[in-house]
Amino acid sequence: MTAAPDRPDAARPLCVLKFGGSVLTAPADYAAAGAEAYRHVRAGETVIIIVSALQGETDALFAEAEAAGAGASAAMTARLVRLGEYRSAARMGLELARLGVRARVLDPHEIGLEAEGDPLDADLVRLDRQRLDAALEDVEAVVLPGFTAGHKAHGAVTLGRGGTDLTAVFFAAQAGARRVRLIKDVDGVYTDDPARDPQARRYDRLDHDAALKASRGLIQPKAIEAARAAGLVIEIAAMGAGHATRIAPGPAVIGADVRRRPLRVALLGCGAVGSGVLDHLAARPDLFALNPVLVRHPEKRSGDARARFTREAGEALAKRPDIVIEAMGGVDQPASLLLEALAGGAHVVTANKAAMAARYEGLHDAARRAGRQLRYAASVGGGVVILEALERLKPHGVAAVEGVMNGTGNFILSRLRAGAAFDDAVAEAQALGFAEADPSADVDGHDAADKLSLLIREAFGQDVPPAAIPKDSLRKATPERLAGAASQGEVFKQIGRCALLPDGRVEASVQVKSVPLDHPLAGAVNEENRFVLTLNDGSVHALYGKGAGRWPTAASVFADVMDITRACACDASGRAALAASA
Ligand SMILES: NC(=O)C1=CN([C@@H]2O[C@H](COP(=O)(O)OP(=O)(O)OC[C@H]3O[C@@H](n4cnc5c(N)ncnc54)[C@H](O)[C@@H]3O)[C@@H](O)[C@H]2O)C=CC1
Ligand SMILES: N[C@@H](CC=O)C(=O)O
Repeated sequence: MTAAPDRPDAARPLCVLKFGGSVLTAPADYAAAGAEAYRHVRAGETVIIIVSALQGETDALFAEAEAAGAGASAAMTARLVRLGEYRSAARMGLELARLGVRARVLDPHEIGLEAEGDPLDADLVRLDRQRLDAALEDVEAVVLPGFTAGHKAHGAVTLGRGGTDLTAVFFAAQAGARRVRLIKDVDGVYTDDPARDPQARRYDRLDHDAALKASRGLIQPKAIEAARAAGLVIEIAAMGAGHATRIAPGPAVIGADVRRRPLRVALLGCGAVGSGVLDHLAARPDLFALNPVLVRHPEKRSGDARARFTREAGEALAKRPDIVIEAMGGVDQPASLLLEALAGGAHVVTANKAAMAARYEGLHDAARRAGRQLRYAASVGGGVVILEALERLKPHGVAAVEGVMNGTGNFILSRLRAGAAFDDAVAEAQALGFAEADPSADVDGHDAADKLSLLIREAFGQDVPPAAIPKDSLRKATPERLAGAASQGEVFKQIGRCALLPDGRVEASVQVKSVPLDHPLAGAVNEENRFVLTLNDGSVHALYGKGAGRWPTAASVFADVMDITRACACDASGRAALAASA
């Protein structure tokens, strides 16, 4: 979802995440693993994802090998039992594609990953760093099957039970990763198994020797030894958690108790975006208790077991929710519900650029007054982390922002280019969940103007309302004009642009115009968004990815929700307040 093609991707720190069978228990778990990976991508990291097989699959493969006479050949057994990891890597790759994270799935031989020793308990010895660097170059994530590697004599081997931990540590050491995080179904290493002993205490830190004793099957011992040899700190963490146990030299430190009640969440709207968010929320009953979800037609939801539904805003906002998520669309009603939510002490997450652009100051004032968070990452760029990038780059001084910032508009132009009729292209964008409830917002540039107005607020701190931004309609791209542009080697794009003028004013427009094929925005296809940020020092930063659609947008909304969740601690009254450290 992000990238800076003009900056070497090596400038993005590397993070290795390992998802084991304790968290990949069923196919639905890849969505949560994808959300976890997205969290690191959005923080500006490039992620190497190492996966285990789904829970139970390796056992089933060993049983299959046993039934087929495994004793006859350890090498043949290894070839069979590694297949669960290959399948899992492909599933993870599919999930990342759905989210719009630019990712590549690699087989071990593609990067020269080799092991030596016993075919069922081999040790990793080398990988081809140049090939790994090349594979990482233009993506935000690579996915690899853990537990297996190539072998000079046997062709392919496995690394012993729990060997995915070893793969993760080996990659972190070889690639110079900033962190290696082993994601487990517990939030760290405890003094005893917390499932058996509720009094067990979680370590914040313990050294490699203590980890070897305390981890009791939680971490593969070979992985701990490999980390020690490489001088690497391993983090053991749960999915979505902010805290972790760090395995690092030094005295053991027992951590604070972070077990807390689930946060009460109100979800307003359950259409294209809201339904994706509901999937994420419903998968974490340990973290979230859901109020009835606000929709227009609850009677049509009888088959949806994920939640109760209501048409009454009062019911949706009952019991003083800790977090209110708005995915309804519109301006007046969502804005007044969000003001009510903030005044009632809730943190707020919205995907609604129309309401944010129209009520920017009122909503921010209310959040400030209440001391609550107001987050809206998904409102511009869908899954593309443009607002986060602006926040990071703003201190350097922003000169201009230009972009294809309406996925529907770009999708329609792509379909028109392929010969579709205008109304058919609009209907297709609606069916795919890209378009606004009233698609003229996309067609006539209002949605892009809402986003531009928000970008101007964030980049220049100025109030340029959407109504003040001149906008072209996509209907300008007639078949004749499209054909004329194509004959000149150009392509039509809907481009939003804002720039700071020498007198301190901001100029802004949404134009539908043809650009040469080598223009930085020309390559955007279908619902893709692209942004080019120019800083005062002349440096140019590009971002691109899926700008509309259920899964990329829901991942962005959910990432905001998880950021708030991590920052929350329950105060004495049981309300979720921001922790002092947040
Ligand atoms: N669809 C997309 O790709 C993206 C959408 N967004 C924004 O997310 C928000 C939601 O968009 P979609 O999910 O596409 O819309 P949608 O039309 O698919 O869903 C809207 C949901 O809100 C409910 N709703 C709307 N008004 C209501 C009311 N007055 N009372 C009760 N329920 C009501 C509807 O029943 C429906 O469940 C909008 O603000 C949109 O601009 C942001 C980024 C991407
Ligand atoms: N309708 C919007 C949805 C995302 O913001 C678009 O197509 O870009």
